Amino acid sequence: MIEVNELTKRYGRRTAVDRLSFTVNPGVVTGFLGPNGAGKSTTLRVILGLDAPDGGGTTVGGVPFASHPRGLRHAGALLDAQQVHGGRTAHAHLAALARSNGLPARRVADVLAEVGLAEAAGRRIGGFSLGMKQRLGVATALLGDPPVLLFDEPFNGMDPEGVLWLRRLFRRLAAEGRTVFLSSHLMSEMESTADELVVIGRGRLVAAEPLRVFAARAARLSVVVGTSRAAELAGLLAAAGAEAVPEGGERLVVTGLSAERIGALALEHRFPLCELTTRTASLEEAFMELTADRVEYPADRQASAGAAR
Ligand SMILES: Nc1ncnc2c1ncn2[C@@H]1O[C@H](COP(=O)(O)OP(=O)(O)OP(=O)(O)O)[C@@H](O)[C@H]1O
Repeated sequence: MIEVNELTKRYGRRTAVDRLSFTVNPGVVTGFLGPNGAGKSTTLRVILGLDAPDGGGTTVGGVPFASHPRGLRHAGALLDAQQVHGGRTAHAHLAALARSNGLPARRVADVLAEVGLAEAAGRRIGGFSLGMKQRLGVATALLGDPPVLLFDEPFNGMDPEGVLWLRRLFRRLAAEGRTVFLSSHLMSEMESTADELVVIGRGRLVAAEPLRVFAARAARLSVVVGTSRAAELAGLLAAAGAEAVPEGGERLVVTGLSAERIGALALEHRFPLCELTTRTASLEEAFMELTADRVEYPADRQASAGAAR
């Protein structure tokens, strides 16, 4: 189990992680989601003892990871797949790690086969594609056969076949009873992978719950209404208690009233309708909405800052 308790981490005056608390349990895949700069990598680095917290703390299996005597046998991680010595072969890289962590040399061939790099074992890492480097990073994480695994943006640079392979691997690792924690800034990557979600924005916790609970909350319905008299209809619907937001010139996106009720109101007041569609928010939309005020560099703020210049 991974526990993060009131964790705070600052870089100069910037607070990267702000009194963050959550738990990651074994036996399930937990997704760690947040927009760019939310503090995911910082949190993972502190969990792994690579960065010291300014407040609070983290434990892996009940003890701070840095003081754990089992090292790679206790927790394996993929943080930055590019951070490898390009001049070494994949085999030499893993063999050196196995030696320094007191792991049996045969683990090297095992994990290379596991990640599909057996044939590339003798090639220099410098010539690897990003996807191959990610696979090597996964092999490194698996080297000590650890009960706890952390992956920072593991789908980066993966082709569709690689994404599918990774998904299956994560699910299998969790089914074996391990703790599997993976970060991403894309909900779509988590949809078919994670059981649990920890969502953060600007270093703070936004949600920690099963993905299906998050999905149920996301299923808030809106109704798309098409009419040539959009502004007038918006007024009527607002008076009836709905929120009607214009979308293009002749469409409204309405929340707070059912399609049936909107249709009845339009008929009663003789509004011509050319569309009346119920729309379910996608998980990606729900995630963006939930973290909208927690995005560090939102596109619209950038655009208006550019326009002001
Ligand atoms: N070594 C550092 N020095 C200064 N600031 C840092 C450092 N590392 C991270 N930060 C800042 O801390 C905040 C959180 O960054 P972090 O990399 O943890 O976010 P993230 O959620 O992993 O983002 P991304 O999805 O873009 O990787 C950002 O504002 C970042 O600029």
